[in-house]
Order: sequence, then C-alpha cells, then structure tokens
Amino acid sequence: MIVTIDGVAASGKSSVSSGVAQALGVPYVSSGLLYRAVTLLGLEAGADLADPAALLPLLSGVRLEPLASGNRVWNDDHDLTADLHSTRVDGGVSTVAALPEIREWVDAQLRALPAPLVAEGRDMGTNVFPHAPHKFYLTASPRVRAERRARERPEDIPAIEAALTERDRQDTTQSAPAPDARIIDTGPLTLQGVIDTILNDLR
Ligand SMILES: Nc1ncnc2c1ncn2[C@@H]1O[C@H](COP(=O)(O)OP(=O)(O)OP(=O)(O)O)[C@@H](O)[C@H]1O
Ligand SMILES: Nc1ccn([C@@H]2O[C@H](COP(=O)(O)O)[C@@H](O)[C@H]2O)c(=O)n1
Repeated sequence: MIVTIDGVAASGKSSVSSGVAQALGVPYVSSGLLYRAVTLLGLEAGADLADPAALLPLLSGVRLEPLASGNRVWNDDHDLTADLHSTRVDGGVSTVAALPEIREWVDAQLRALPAPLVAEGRDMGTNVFPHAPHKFYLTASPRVRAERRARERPEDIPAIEAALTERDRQDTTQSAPAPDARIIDTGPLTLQGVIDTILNDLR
C-alpha cells in the first residue's frame, strides 16, 4: 500500500507523514530531501544549479534512507541530513527541481523503494505514484505556514512568508493536487489533528 501526502511548502507534509507512517508501522519518504541534497551538493561544488550536466555527476553516491521516525540522506558515508534545511538550500532548490533530468533521477530513486510506504512531496500522487489508493494534499495560508516555520528558522515571519510564497510560485508546475486527492486545510488543525484526519480516512 502507498499513501501519498503532497502539499505546498511548509504545510506540514513531513511532520504529518512521519506521524501517519509511525501509526501505520511503515516508513515514510520525503522526496523534497532528494531535491535538497542535489541542491546542497551543487552549491558545495560551485555548480550552476540550472545545469543538469553539472549536477548529475555529483549524485552517484546519494542515497535516501527512509525511516518512519525521520529520513536521512547520505552521500557515500557522509550524512547530509542536517544541512538540507538551510535558507541557502531553500533559495536554490526550486531551480534544481525544475530540471527534467533531475526530476527523472529523483523519481527513479523513489520508485525503487519497496511498498508499503508513505510518500510526501509535490507530485507523489500525480506523477510518481499515480495509482496509489490513498492520496492527500495539505494546504494552509502563507501566514500560518510562516508562523510555524519561524519557530525553526532565524528569519522573521514576513521574510519567511515571502520566501515560502516565492517557492510556491516556482514550484507551481509540479504542485497541482491529484484529482483524487483529499485536500486538507491544516490552518485550523493541530499537527495531531491532521494526522488523525488522515488515519480516520484510511480506516
Ligand atoms: N497542523 C499543524 N499545526 C501546527 N504546527 C504544524 C502543523 N503541521 C506542521 N506544523 C509545524 O510546521 C512546521 C513545518 O512542518 P513540516 O516541516 O512538516 O512541513 P513541510 O511541508 O514538510 O515543509 P517543507 O515543504 O519546507 O519541507 C513544523 O515546525 C511543524 O511542526
Ligand atoms: N515531489 C517534490 C518534492 C519537492 N520538490 C522540490 O523540492 C523543494 C523542497 O521540498 P520540500 O518538500 O522539502 O519543501 C520544493 O520547494 C520543490 O522545489 C519537488 O519539486 N517535487
């Protein structure tokens, strides 16, 4: 069984997916971490983030470790995970994610993972796992998302809101909800409330 949880930036996808996966006793996979890893390696190499030929050679050692409690991304034996959620990576990741060659590479990593799993991102329900039987799409206003993210980042709420809105704009192409996804406005809900809404639906 595959459950897909897509949504806009900072809508709660990874926190909700982790909670749902732990309740189901299956791993979850955060597809955004792979795009983030490509971005980090590109930045560290001084590569042009819009040039797939410069990025693809950097990826031979990249591996996603999907766990219910939290994903890790490795480059050979180096754990990249702690460096993937910086403002610098946030600023470049949509450029990388717009490249068809990089999307193909990410999709191949994801489709090679064994089910059952919970997969979260932007196009899990539309493109990567279109036949998944259970699909969800999380939303919340930019202000609510920025207020939540401000607890994790040094920037102030208006700066975070502007960056999230810009990332949503750049990600529009791959971010349409699947027609058969249940859309959940997480704004009025607690994190546990969103997890319970999904688990009740699955039951
Ligand atoms: N319903 C909710 N109520 C309150 N806080 C929430 C809720 N959902 C998520 N959060 C908090 O919002 C923040 C962002 O959540 P999370 O990182 O899971 O989002 P995301 O969609 O995976 O983000 P990104 O797209 O940047 O990877 C976290 O601090 C999380 O704890
Ligand atoms: N299925 C996906 C997942 C992610 N992206 C791109 O990666 C960025 C980071 O993702 P987060 O989920 O960690 O926010 C996101 O802004 C997209 O550019 C994607 O294209 N498709």
